Amino acid sequence: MRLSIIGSGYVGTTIAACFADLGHEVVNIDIDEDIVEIINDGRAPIHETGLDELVAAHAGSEGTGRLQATTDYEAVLDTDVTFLCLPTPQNDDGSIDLSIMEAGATQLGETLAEKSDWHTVIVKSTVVPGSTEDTITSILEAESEKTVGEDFGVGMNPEFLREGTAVDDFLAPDKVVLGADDDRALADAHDVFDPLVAQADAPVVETDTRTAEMIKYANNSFLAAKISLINDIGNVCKEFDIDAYEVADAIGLDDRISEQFLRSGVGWGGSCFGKDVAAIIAAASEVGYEPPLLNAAVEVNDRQPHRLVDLLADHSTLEGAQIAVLGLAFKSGTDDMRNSQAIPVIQRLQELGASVTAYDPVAEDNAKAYLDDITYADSAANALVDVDGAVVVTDWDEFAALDEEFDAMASPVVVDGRRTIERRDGITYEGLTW
Ligand SMILES: NC(=O)c1ccc[n+]([C@@H]2O[C@H](COP(=O)([O-])OP(=O)(O)OC[C@H]3O[C@@H](n4cnc5c(N)ncnc54)[C@H](O)[C@@H]3O)[C@@H](O)[C@H]2O)c1
Ligand SMILES: O=c1ccn([C@@H]2O[C@H](COP(=O)(O)OP(=O)(O)O[C@H]3O[C@H](CO)[C@@H](O)[C@H](O)[C@H]3O)[C@@H](O)[C@H]2O)c(=O)[nH]1
Repeated sequence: MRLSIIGSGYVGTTIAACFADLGHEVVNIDIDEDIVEIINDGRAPIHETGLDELVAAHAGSEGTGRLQATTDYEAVLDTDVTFLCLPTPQNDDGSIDLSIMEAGATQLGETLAEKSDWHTVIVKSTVVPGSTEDTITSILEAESEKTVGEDFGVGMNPEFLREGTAVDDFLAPDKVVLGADDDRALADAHDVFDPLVAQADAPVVETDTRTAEMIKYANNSFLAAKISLINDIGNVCKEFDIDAYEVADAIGLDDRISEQFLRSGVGWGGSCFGKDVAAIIAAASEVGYEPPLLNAAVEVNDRQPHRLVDLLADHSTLEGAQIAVLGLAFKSGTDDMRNSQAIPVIQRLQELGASVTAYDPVAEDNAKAYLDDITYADSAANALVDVDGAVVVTDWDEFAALDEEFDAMASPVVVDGRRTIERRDGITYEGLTW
């Protein structure tokens, strides 16, 4: 099929390259000329394992030609299906900010006015229930002067990929959710996903657009709440001097609980969990329901960075101290700093009078936009030299190999927020939940 994909960030570029690899003709549309140029040069505009190779295989002079990029929405006219992969950030009150989706839908609708045959639009972005029907479809109808269900179809297909493993996650999904309110849109969605579903042997969930939207929020809320629950339990374990990881290993053997997402510590960050949980809380409260468990999941998560710093303060005077922060990215395998727990950890350390030396293997450049007045080290070993304490915020493998590097610390106190460091003689070691 011929696909146009509007928005070429983490999701848009990943799915474009993967769909091209599955045999579709794909064009990425983005307002950012640099991104367009990079893709047309056969490179990936973001850091994702395996993505450079896939883009090179299908775009640029050496590629199959099945993947192209442009800033021109007119490219939609030569395609059958359009995916909207635009950002859905949060407003100050936590509610979803649909303005970028509205701008994209307006441009798309204006373009569709020129299309003479049927077209299907699929919302891939995470949007609160009702947005596809009430906001996106209304704009498309108004701008194109066409009628949904007669001239064009609309579907909703939430995405569950994780950053760092985006390509593998997209190509081997646990499920494919196809939401649509009319049969032709659903049939088009099936035609797009058939090669993936056949290759991955993935279950397909067919539903309406509002339910598809809610499935995405339920998925992320459940995972975020699961981490907060194990963090809450982990904090209890710490008070009882019990190892929360031993407890998690045991409860994870129960299939109803599962071993995944039971790593307790400094909490969740990233571009999705925070904004999505906030958006569904705000959407629920707008219709008269305050979800207590979701609010608690956020509260537990907000407390973990302070607990980490408090634990360090139990061993070291922070006023005037130099503290090493190992890891800045919101998780290992990415340079993404959005909502990283490193930000509140560092801000709290600074509030308490400490100076910070930070090290991250890939996130330093991005960190500079979020953090002020910190010194960056070029290795974990150098970050540890002469410091009065260290905290681990990101679970990078290379931190697990640290050993005699701790001997260079002025005062060898290490507080681990990710269960990454090996306990060893000669250091005072505290795990956040063990
Ligand atoms: N990042 C993830 O891991 C992930 C996973 C699942 C779902 N999602 C959801 O997918 C959506 C997109 O997220 P993302 O992380 O890919 O965003 P992103 O910020 O990485 O990329 C968005 C792209 O859209 C472009 N853009 C902005 N306005 C535009 C316009 N009017 N026309 C064309 N292009 C425009 C930007 O230049 C950017 O390249 C969000 O709703 C997000 O919640 C993200
Ligand atoms: O046991 C765990 C697992 C994760 N985390 C933290 O949780 C955050 C999110 O991790 P992860 O889910 O791996 O990364 P994301 O790329 O943010 O992916 C989530 O958000 C995406 C965007 O919506 C969804 O598509 C994915 O399904 C969902 O896992 C990170 O800070 C992790 O360190 C923990 O603290 N403990």
